[in-house]
Amino acid sequence: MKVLVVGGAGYIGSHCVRQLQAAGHTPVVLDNLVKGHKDSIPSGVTFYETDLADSAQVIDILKKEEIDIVMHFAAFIEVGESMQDPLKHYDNNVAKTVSLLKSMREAGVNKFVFSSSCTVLGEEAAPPFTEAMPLRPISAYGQTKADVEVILDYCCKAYGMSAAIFRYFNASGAAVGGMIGEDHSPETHLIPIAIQVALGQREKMKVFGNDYPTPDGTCLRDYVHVDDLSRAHIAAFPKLEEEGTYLRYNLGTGTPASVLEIIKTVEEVSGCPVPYDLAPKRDGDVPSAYADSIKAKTELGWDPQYPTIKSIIETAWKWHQSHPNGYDDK
Ligand SMILES: O=c1ccn([C@@H]2O[C@H](COP(=O)(O)OP(=O)(O)O[C@H]3O[C@H](CO)[C@@H](O)[C@H](O)[C@H]3O)[C@@H](O)[C@H]2O)c(=O)[nH]1
Repeated sequence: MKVLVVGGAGYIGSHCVRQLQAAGHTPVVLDNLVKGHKDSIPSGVTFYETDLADSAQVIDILKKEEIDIVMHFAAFIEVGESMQDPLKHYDNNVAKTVSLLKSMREAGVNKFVFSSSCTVLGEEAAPPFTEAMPLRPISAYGQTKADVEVILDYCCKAYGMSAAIFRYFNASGAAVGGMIGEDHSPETHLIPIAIQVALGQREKMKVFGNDYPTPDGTCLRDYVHVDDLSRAHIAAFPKLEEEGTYLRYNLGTGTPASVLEIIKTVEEVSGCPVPYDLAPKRDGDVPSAYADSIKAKTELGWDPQYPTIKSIIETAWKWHQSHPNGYDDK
């Protein structure tokens, strides 16, 4: 299949590009490089530095490259930012996605794979989260993902489009070769921050809250390897052959880890101390979020290759150790 990877120079998109190649598909990358890194694109892969809302260019690329499937990873993901500047998130995550879908219709491409998030579910949802739970996001970011899920449902019914939606839990880790990895600016994610402390780039880190109703009082999350996420997306391709297909899958290991467990595992893997201070709870954090991924396992034959948090952190450590300044270390 010829696959247009929108946001293919970002963290998850760039891993998916390599998994597509490994599975014998031909990825074409479209990225405006606002968040993505050009150096994450493998040599030999066709790359368009284009904004997904530039309809004339996108239609031209879809036609010229004879694209079969569009995978859409380009989104703003910071929950806090979405609450301070919701229109920025609605514009990038919803309006630009609508523009991309319109371009696809114009070019006659009707298969779509979309990155969603477990944040489309509400605070009242009790883990493990299933696909059947109602959409009740509590942030503008989560609402943008929920909105696109609903828009796609209508598009599949109205236009015979077929769509597979994947709700990620905590994407983490790095490709096994150590050439690409997680590099956000500014960094807010737990595993990269703990690794930066282990590397001595930060003196200490903060643990946001230790009186949650969890075994050690810190938040529980479901960390899932980025290559495992990518493989699930590709496993859905055959299902998109049927017009009007609309699928939603949770992707997580189903085994949660606490903030303190993550810090301990980073210490174990790196052999370096990770000192921390306790800090107040972070706005918008739910105590516990982990997946029921039975649907992806049974329907797609999804079989995560990194079932433990240690195996995931080992790959992240390798990337950060060899690229302490991310893609700035070429
Ligand atoms: O310095 C830090 C950073 C994080 N945490 C905690 O670690 C856990 C995980 O935090 P983080 O890595 O930021 O992930 P989430 O907040 O669970 O966010 C995930 O889910 C969000 C909504 O989908 C996405 O925006 C993020 O990219 C994705 O990682 C949370 O309990 C945080 O409070 C700390 O205690 N200290």
